Amino acid sequence: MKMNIDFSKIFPLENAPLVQCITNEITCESMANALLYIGAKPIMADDPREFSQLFEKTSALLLNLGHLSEQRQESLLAASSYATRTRKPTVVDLVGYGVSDIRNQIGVSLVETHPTVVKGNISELRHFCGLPSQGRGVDSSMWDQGEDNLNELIDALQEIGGIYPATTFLATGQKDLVVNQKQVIVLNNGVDELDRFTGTGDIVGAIIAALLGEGHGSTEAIAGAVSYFNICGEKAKQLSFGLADFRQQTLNQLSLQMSEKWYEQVKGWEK
Ligand SMILES: Nc1ncnc2c1ncn2[C@@H]1O[C@H](COP(=O)(O)OP(=O)(O)O)[C@@H](O)[C@H]1O
Ligand SMILES: Cc1ncsc1CCOP(=O)(O)O
Ligand SMILES: [Mg+2]
Repeated sequence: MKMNIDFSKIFPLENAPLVQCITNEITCESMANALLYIGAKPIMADDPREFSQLFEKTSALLLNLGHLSEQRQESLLAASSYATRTRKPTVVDLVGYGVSDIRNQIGVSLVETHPTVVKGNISELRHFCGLPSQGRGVDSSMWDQGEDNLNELIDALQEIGGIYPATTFLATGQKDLVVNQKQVIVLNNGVDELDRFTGTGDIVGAIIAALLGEGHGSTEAIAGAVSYFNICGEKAKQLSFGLADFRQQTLNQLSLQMSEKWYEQVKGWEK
């Protein structure tokens, strides 16, 4: 079935949404700049002492599990409870879920606050759903992405959707799964090279938060962010030579594609 989403309305951002990111040091700068490239505003702030004032100013919150420490755990959990109290649109990125018990415990604590969006790559979300997963660290495995495995994950996410009715789940990979209690959407843009530089999933999480902060619904924000980012990658592949060049070009396209008819290239369907 055709997706009931008007992708031509995703961009431009009219309100320069301010996105607070509590995230990892590895991709932090890429995320901040990616937000600026699409017309949003980033603030990477994780000191709970400023949350009461900061939350009055922000449009959305991104919580990224990537690089853990006791202090980061405190920041993530404090921000998560502020977001609940202030009903702040929130994206939780389960980076590396499955790697360790402590990471899993923190991830579950964040999901249990019923955030707007919970994302991860297919291997991370298979771990989260208790399914066998071949993920390596923070990277997905193609072994987890066959048709049967995708359908198995969709079923598991729909079941979990019953426990978290306010949350929409995104599992990214060669195909991307968007699942909540009411809908299952499969997205199919992008190129393999998007799995070959660090931060692609993190950047998608930041863009989703920006689109939520702009006022888009969760399904529109997710499908819009994933499709837009992946179409930037498709264009970058045509213009680049080598992975470092491809990374640069993908980021570059974030500011360019929105003035093109990118939305005519969106591939996906509602199951
Ligand atoms: N093989 C692929 N083909 C097309 N798009 C891909 C592929 N792998 C990843 N992507 C895209 O790259 C982005 C990051 O996905 P992924 O690599 O699964 O996340 P992470 O970086 O968190 O592991 C998503 O938008 C996803 O659709
Ligand atoms: C390499 C690495 N290690 C901890 S976080 C991180 C970046 C993960 O980024 P992404 O989830 O977008 O691949
Ligand atoms: Mg990731």
